[in-house]
Amino acid sequence: MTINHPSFGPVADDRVIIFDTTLRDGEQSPGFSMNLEEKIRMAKALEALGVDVIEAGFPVASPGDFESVQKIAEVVRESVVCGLARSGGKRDIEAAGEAIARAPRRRIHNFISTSPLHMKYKLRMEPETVLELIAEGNRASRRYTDDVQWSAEDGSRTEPDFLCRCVETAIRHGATTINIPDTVGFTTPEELQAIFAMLRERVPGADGVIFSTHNHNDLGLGVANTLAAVAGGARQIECTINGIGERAGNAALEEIVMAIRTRRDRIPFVNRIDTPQLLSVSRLLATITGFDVQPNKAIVGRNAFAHESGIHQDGILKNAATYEIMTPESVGWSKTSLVLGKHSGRAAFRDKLRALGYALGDNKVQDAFERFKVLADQKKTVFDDDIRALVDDETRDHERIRFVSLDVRAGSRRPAEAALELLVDGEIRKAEVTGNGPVDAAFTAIGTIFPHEATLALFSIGAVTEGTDAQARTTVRLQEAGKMVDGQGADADTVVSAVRAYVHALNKLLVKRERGEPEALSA
Ligand SMILES: CC(=O)SCCNC(=O)CCNC(=O)[C@H](O)C(C)(C)COP(=O)(O)OP(=O)(O)OC[C@H]1O[C@@H](n2cnc3c(N)ncnc32)[C@H](O)[C@@H]1OP(=O)(O)O
Ligand SMILES: CC(C)C(=O)C(=O)O
Repeated sequence: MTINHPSFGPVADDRVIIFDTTLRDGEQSPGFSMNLEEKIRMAKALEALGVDVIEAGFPVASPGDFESVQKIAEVVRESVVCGLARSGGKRDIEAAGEAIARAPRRRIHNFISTSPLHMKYKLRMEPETVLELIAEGNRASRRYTDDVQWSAEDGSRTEPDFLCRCVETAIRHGATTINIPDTVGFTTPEELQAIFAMLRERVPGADGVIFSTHNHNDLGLGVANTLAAVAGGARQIECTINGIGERAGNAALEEIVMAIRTRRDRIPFVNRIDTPQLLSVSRLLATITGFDVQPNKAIVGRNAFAHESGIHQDGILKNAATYEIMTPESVGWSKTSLVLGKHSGRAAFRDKLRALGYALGDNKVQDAFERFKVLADQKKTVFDDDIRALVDDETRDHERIRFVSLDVRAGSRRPAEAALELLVDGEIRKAEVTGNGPVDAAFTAIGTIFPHEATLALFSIGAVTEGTDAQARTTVRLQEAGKMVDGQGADADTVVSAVRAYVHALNKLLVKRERGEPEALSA
């Protein structure tokens, strides 16, 4: 049946209202307080995202909270602006009413606990007193707006008959939305679905109001419980960006909205959220609060559309639907990301080479791939620059001398020892030498295997990327009879990188010699 709502008019049966409480319940997370300017930025972003109701704060809580709700009420034009109030608080409803007054569409949300535990120990009130405060709170709220929401705090742990009486009282005294929160994240999907179905069946007047669900994540069930509540008849979903909120947080807006969009076959409801904005709103909140979402966070975590394992990458390259149930663009990412690492295979490696502009034959790809696997075992993240350095190193055709292997022992107690293998004109040659430090030993080994007159004119080492596991990129300048050449090498091992650079320079010198090139100042 279509409900005629004071703020939304006729609400079709298949519509769910998205009520965002990032600025109220979300802000209650320790360390997540926002200042006025930040709250206004967030409120505007939520309105642009298509949120139906913005719970802007708890006006009686502090002058700052009052002011931010008041300012949000001045700037938000489309979404309903809502202020929270205790049903039995002395000044709560008045403060909420005054704070939201300038909003074209405004709501007061009053609440009181209804569970035996909360009534006895927290409120220290008899159930009959709670019923009276529900009536008073809703009547008082109606003096400020026709859009009144009432919540049964700890509703999911409330005795069913008493919950029915509370809801009936709230409706009778003017509530147009009835919220049954799972305040402590205790309920299960089946239980919550049954609570909503029970209330809609038993409470007089239930067919004229919107039922709302508000779920905390203490057992990680926030989103599952929310969807179950919708199946039980709830038509307003309370949620927060990035799932922030008291303790383990609230059900995350982006997860609920994408679950509904992706599984329309099972959850046949519509909402107004412009999903491609989800990522930017999530990032705005993270920037404002200083808390990033975890990498594996659904929808907005940096790994949500990133794949490192070869079998998945291969599948994605053949057809993205093999491992992605929604497109990255649909939630604001520019594209799927194939991250190269030790679990990657040839398909993704080839794809990366193509993207970096390399057109290599199969053998070259295979050689580079083998080196990449060794590097990936040593390094947490393999960046594009690592791949470039590695491929540039690997694809030097026509080289007479090629690096094969190096073992170095070095330290402060003994001279460094280097055991080097090079492939010279197709033949493996080896040398074991000592030196004054590992680089000296390694370079001496090169001279032992391939005697030459060139002298070292420059030797410099830098990091290809950041971090202690970054590849070293080395430049070696050799000088011989007025000819000067620069060689480059890259490797996770600094000494190997130096040897590669030396060998590269030596090869260039040999080419110059063969060509009989005149003396030059640089390579
Ligand atoms: C489940 C939720 O998320 S509810 C929202 C929770 N959010 C917040 O609490 C944030 C803002 N809160 C605040 O700034 C303060 O707690 C205030 C301003 C609301 C109240 O501050 P104080 O008057 O100092 O009370 P205090 O916070 O110590 O305790 C809460 C009081 O409210 C009472 N109370 C709680 N809910 C209700 C209610 N719905 N109706 C009437 N009284 C209530 C408690 O029983 C307690 O009363 P008591 O002081 O007589 O024992
Ligand atoms: C005020 C209510 C809706 C609440 O935040 C809760 O019960 O968790």
